[in-house]
Amino acid sequence: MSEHSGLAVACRRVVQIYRGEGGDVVALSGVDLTIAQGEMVALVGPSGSGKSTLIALLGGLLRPSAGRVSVGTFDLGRLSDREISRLRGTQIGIVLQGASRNLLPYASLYRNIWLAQRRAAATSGIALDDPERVLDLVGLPGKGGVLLRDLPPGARQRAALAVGVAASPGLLLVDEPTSQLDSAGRDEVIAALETINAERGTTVVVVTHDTEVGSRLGRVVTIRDGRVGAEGRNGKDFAVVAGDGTVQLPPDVLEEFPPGTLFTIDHAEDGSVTLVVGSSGTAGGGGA
Ligand SMILES: Nc1ncnc2c1ncn2[C@@H]1O[C@H](COP(=O)(O)OP(=O)(O)OP(=O)(O)O)[C@@H](O)[C@H]1O
Repeated sequence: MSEHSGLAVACRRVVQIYRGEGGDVVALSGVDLTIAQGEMVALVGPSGSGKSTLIALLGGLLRPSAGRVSVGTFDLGRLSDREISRLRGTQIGIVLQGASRNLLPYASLYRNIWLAQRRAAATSGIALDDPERVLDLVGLPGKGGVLLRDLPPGARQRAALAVGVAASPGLLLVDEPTSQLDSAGRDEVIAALETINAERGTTVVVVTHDTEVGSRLGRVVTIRDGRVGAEGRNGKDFAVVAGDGTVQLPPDVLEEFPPGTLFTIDHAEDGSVTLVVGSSGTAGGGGA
C-alpha cells in the first residue's frame, strides 16, 4: 500500500429515521451508492433531501436505522463507539459546515493541525505528515504561525480542510465548503480539494449547493426525497437503478413522464435494451 491511499465507500439500502417527540422524520429512505477509492463526488439536491444526514452516516456521526454503510473494509454499523471515534480521527476526516466549527479560533494554524495529529498519533501510532506539507496541500504555505481568527474566510475554510486531512485520512467528507465565499475563495477551496485528491489519492465527498463545485468534481450524485435521485458524470446525465429495482431519473427528464407512463422494452440482437415511450400498438412518443 502507498503512503496514502483512498478508501472506497458503499451504502446499501440505507435508511435514517430521526425519532422525536413531534413524530419521526424519515431523512433517508433507501440509499444505494458506491464510491470508488480515490473518487471525488459532489452530493447535491434540494434543502432537506438528506445530504447532510448521508455525510454524517459516512463519518460515523450517526448510525443507520437500517441498511449498511461501509468505508474501506469497515462496516460502520458493526463498530463500537470507540472504534468509530478512532476511525474518524485517522481514516475519515470530516469538515463540518462553517469552518469555525472545526477549528480553535484563538490558536495558530500549526496548533490546530498539531492537535488533530496528536489525537491520531495517540490512537493509531501512524507516522504523520509534516504540518508544512499539509499547509502546502491547501495552498497556505508558510501560514502556520497565523491565528485562525486572523485569516480571511476563504483561507479559514482551507485551514479547516488542512485540519481535516492532518492525519492523512483515506476519506475526506466536507459539508458546504464554499457557501460563504466569493468566487475567488470558492476556486481556491476547489483547488485545495483537487490537490488533496491528486497528491494523496484521498476519496473526497462534498455536500454542496454550488453547481460549479459539482462540475469541477466530475461526479454529481443528486439526493432527492432521501434517495439517490440521479447522477451526472463529466456533464452526462444517468438514470440510476435503486436497490429495490426502481429506476431514478433526473428531475427534468421525469417531468416529461407522468406517473403511469408506459415504456415498451425492446431487446436488440446486440444485447442492448431500449425503452420506448408508449405500449406497443398504441400511439406513443419516441425513444427514452
Ligand atoms: N437532528 C434531526 N432531528 C430531526 N430531523 C432532522 C434532524 N436533522 C435533519 N432532520 C430532517 O431530516 C431531513 C433531511 O435533513 P438534512 O439536513 O440531511 O438535509 P440536507 O439535504 O442536508 O438539507 P440542507 O441542504 O438544507 O442542509 C429534513 O427533513 C430535516 O428536517
